[in-house]
Amino acid sequence: MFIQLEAFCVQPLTGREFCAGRPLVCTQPSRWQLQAFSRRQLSVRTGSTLRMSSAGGTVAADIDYRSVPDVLKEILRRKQQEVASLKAEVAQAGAEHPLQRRLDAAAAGQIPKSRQFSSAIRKPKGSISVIAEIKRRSPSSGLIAEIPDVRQLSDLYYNGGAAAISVLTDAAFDGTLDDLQTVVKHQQKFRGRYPGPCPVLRKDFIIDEIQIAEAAERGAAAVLLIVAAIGEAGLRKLLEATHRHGLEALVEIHDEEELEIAKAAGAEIIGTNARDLRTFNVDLNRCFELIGRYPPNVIPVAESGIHDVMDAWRLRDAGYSSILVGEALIRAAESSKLPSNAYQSSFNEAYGLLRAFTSKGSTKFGPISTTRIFGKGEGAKESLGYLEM
Ligand SMILES: O=P(O)(O)OC[C@@H](O)[C@@H](O)c1c[nH]c2ccccc12
Repeated sequence: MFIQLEAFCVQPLTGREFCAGRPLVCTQPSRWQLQAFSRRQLSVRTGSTLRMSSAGGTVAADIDYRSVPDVLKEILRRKQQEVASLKAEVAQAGAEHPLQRRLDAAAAGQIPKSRQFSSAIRKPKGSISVIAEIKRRSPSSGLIAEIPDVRQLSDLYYNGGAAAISVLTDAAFDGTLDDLQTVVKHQQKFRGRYPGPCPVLRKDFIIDEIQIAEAAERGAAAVLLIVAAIGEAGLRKLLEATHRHGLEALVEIHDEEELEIAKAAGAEIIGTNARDLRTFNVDLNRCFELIGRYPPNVIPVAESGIHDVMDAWRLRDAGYSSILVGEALIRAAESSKLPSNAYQSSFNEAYGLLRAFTSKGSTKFGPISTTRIFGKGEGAKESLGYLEM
């Protein structure tokens, strides 16, 4: 049996950014994506109601939470195989392999530490920087955009005022290390300008030093270390390795316990991920709850589920120094089809969104004009795709 999923707008939506959320555009949601819809309280965010109907009747959102897969576990299993084959390849090539040379140089303490990433994203209270992400696909959203040329998007991010660029290099997100290297190289054209090239973050599931060597080899300035994936001992080890390789780490946490682990390990940049990587549910409130527990010397970053300018300003007012945004920017960039070189242009909605995120607006008065407005009428209906039962 197929169930059709629809979202009904019960209030007019005022701007495209307010309906850029995944539920309105996702096709063929799986069972656990549905769970994400209901948890994220679509109705609160957009004034829409999630309804499921089949053959005219309404079906209750009856979701079996036990069938929700642990997405992170699945990814980590694959990651272990990838790392094992990379290590075998390096071992076979011996001391001449570029990664082996890098590992040796790091072990000998020959690599100076760069502060590029932290200097770019650190902001005084009252301002916020954006780490703009290049993300083609995600396990929860499916395909977001093909992004045939990451160079154009990285130009757009630089021109829009992004402080840094995050590049997903994992296969589940259709990302590669070549993407990362291309962005690093292409950003070099901004050398000598103010600000200089955006430093690049390798966004992946790092479980071994060799992946840090790989990131450094391709020109990354920072790597993501996920506490939920590597635990306390793993974090200490990999944080040290990151510094040995001259890089910085964005340490990702999701709850109080993980924050304590990050603090104890001496993390300098800590990101609260509003998305639970085990289930992919997004709850931005996590960021507001945890900011009070950050130590004063750490750079606080809010990650995931940031869709509009009000999210950004509220996070800024709560004390975040930086926000990491992927899907909302990609969708905005892709939706601007005109003019033909829209990626270069300030007509691009992603450009407007980026500028608005970092502008000095106030949550009290709200945005006056951020990007071009695409109004949606009251009672508009969007299809969410079909679910096979
Ligand atoms: O696309 P969003 O909702 O703006 O989220 C971006 C980023 O936070 C997300 O891609 C992310 C955060 N932590 C991760 C760890 C692995 C893969 C992806 C992620």
